[in-house]
Amino acid sequence: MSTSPIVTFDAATLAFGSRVLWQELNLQVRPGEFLAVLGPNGSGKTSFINTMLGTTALNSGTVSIAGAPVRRGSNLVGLIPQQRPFGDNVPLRARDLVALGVDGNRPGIRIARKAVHTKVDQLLELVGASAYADRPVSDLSGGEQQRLRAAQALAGDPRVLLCDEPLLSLDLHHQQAISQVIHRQAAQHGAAVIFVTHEINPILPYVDRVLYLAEGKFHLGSVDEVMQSSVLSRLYGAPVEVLRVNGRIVVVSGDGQRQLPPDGHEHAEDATRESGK
Ligand SMILES: Nc1ncnc2c1ncn2[C@@H]1O[C@H](COP(=O)(O)OP(=O)(O)OP(=O)(O)O)[C@@H](O)[C@H]1O
Repeated sequence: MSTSPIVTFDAATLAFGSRVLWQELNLQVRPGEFLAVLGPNGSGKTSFINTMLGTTALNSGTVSIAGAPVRRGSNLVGLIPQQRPFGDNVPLRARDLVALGVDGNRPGIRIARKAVHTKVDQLLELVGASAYADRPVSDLSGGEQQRLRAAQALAGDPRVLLCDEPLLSLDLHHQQAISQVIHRQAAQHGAAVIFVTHEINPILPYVDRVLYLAEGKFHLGSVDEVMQSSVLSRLYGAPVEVLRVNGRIVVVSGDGQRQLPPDGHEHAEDATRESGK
């Protein structure tokens, strides 16, 4: 496996108007590496992903994929997007959505129908979606739809897999299953995984490094280096306590009264997990 970085940020700064999301970020992500990106709402996690998709431009510095400047539509990059329910007017079955990932984004290359069918079946099985392969996507729950998005992103066998809160609306069992599938992509295919999440515990066994964004600052390092009371309190500019309980990371407010997600903030959407569309 090559040890050259597949993703390189060099002195990268992103701001919207006077609001700086991060500055002078130097980051190299290597093939097979699993990078978790944490931070409160609005800290710039999706924007960070967008810079690697070529849809958001840096204010200064550079980002490159496989040594070349980022460009839109690169088939080196796969995306599991942040969840938005499919509307009733999406006339696709679950398997059609996954098939788009297999042959839908390669202009000029048509893969034989049978080969597409076989690959789609494999992907559906991988993410635990075989049981609803022929149902319309608009009839599926948020968690079921999310598993299809994972299958679609994996279909192109990307070298960089960008995951924008892929565990949202999944129950615990499927959080673990999807995390494992994504990790396998890194371990077996040498893909770099960049995984935005508010839930670090399901991916703790797989994470190599954490990039934590908050208040226009960042901290990059191993889980043990970043998930510390002193580091998070400094990033937030307020007391935050990080505890380890039975191998899980628990973040509590400085007064010790409230448990927070690992990004230190509460989220209304946490209550909607696998609650349906
Ligand atoms: N194109 C844009 N123009 C102006 N401001 C933007 C733009 N895109 C994002 N922002 C702002 O930048 C900040 C970071 O947004 P972003 O979506 O990256 O945050 P996030 O960390 O992914 O948040 P969440 O956890 O809520 O998904 C937000 O305040 C957002 O309003």
